[in-house]
Amino acid sequence: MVHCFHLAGFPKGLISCITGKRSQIGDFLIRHRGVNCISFTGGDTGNSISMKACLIPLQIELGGKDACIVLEDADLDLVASNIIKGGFSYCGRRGTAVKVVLVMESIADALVERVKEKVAKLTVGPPENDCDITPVVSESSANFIEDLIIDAREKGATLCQEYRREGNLIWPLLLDNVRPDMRIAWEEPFGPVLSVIRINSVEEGINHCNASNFGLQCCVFTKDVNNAILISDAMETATVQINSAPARGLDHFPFQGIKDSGIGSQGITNSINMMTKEKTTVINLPSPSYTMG
Ligand SMILES: NC(=O)C1=CN([C@@H]2O[C@H](COP(=O)(O)OP(=O)(O)OC[C@H]3O[C@@H](n4cnc5c(N)ncnc54)[C@H](OP(=O)(O)O)[C@@H]3O)[C@@H](O)[C@H]2O)C=CC1
Ligand SMILES: O=C(O)[C@H](O)COP(=O)(O)O
Repeated sequence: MVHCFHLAGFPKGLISCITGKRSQIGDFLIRHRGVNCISFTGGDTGNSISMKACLIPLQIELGGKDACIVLEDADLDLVASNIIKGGFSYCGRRGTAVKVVLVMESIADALVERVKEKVAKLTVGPPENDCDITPVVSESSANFIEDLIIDAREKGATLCQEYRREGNLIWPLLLDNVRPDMRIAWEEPFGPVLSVIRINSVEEGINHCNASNFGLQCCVFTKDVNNAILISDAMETATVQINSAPARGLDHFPFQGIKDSGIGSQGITNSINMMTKEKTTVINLPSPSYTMG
């Protein structure tokens, strides 16, 4: 990454990349007096960083439980493609991944069938084989995902595929008939597991999203753009995508989370502003040169 900056003409020594554990360098750096600004991406570790950083300007992008609200007039082929892209690309390990689908009951069967057909085509295996679904990052992450699946299964969720795991490799799984009493309705698996909650009104979908402690992004699928804007206004997420999966987007777009999803905003302008401190010089002339009053 640093090499790319050098190729782009940045002087050597201006940008450094240091890797290491939180206990070795992370906590040292965020408390160091020479640090003027912190930008962090991660999960709920952001809370402790925020407390340790004290008065250092902070921009953090944290977890999300991005919802996909599907209304009766939606184009179901478009929705199914976006659910696959949004829920399973990078193995579901994106802050902005679709993590719960809230679909109107009357079209839920048709949508679930379309998504199941696409899930069956995802390739599973090692990254060297360029598979769609690859092992999650650690055993603890795989165990966490498995716990969410077991909890949902015990409470009555429908597993649309057979649950399969080998080491840290978890096969893609769609969980239908998820209900609010299941952990997976609220927690982010950060893996290839996607929940479907069937709803009977738009309000039910909006209320579920707004009850989440996260507020990163969500998406709404409908052909009625007026309705989409009304729903967008009601959503307590920092970004709402209409008829497309959540995504960071182009870099001149603002990118941010509210509630437990972050502080501040990224994007070219916002990042430059955040990393810039204003300085004021006031010249006091021997005689006042302005009109009083
Ligand atoms: N909003 C967004 O744009 C995005 C959000 N995410 C979110 O990130 C989470 C998953 O990512 P993951 O990396 O596993 O997140 P974690 O919060 O689990 O990991 C955080 C990482 O940050 C390190 N860390 C913790 N404290 C410090 C510190 N003081 N200084 C420097 N590094 C520190 C940790 O190091 P150590 O291992 O040594 O403890 C660890 O490697 C999910 O919740 C996901 O939604 C992911 C991508 C984008
Ligand atoms: O991992 C993430 O969520 C990224 O920060 C957002 O980027 P993406 O939506 O372009 O993947």
